[in-house]
Amino acid sequence: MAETLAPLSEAEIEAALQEVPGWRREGDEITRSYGIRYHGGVAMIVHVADVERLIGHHADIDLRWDTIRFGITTHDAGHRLTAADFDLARRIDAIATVHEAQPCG
Ligand SMILES: C[C@H](O)[C@H](O)[C@H]1CNC2=NC(N)=NC(=O)C2=N1
Repeated sequence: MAETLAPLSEAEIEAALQEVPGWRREGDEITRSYGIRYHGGVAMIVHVADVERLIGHHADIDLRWDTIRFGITTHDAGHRLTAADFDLARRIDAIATVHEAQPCG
């Protein structure tokens, strides 16, 4: 786990972003929003939380009537981006597919 908590360099961040199309960098976090109805979003959050507990890495989650937004950074690395953030992003994308969450801007 230690290797995934080393802050990434700018070049590593740019390369990692290519691997998670749909995610945007906002400062030292990566974010993505999906269109999903509120109760569907609740079910998706339960699924995401199970995976987060498994991997020991957690996103900030903003649930609204018809959208859900995830923001990920690594607190233990001083709120910098690490490989753990991109790993969680990939897992959230897979979960979103299961819940038919629609990618949105
Ligand atoms: C002890 C526990 O595993 C650590 O505090 C984990 C929990 N979840 C985490 N989530 C995120 N996003 N960043 C962290 O540094 C982090 N650390």
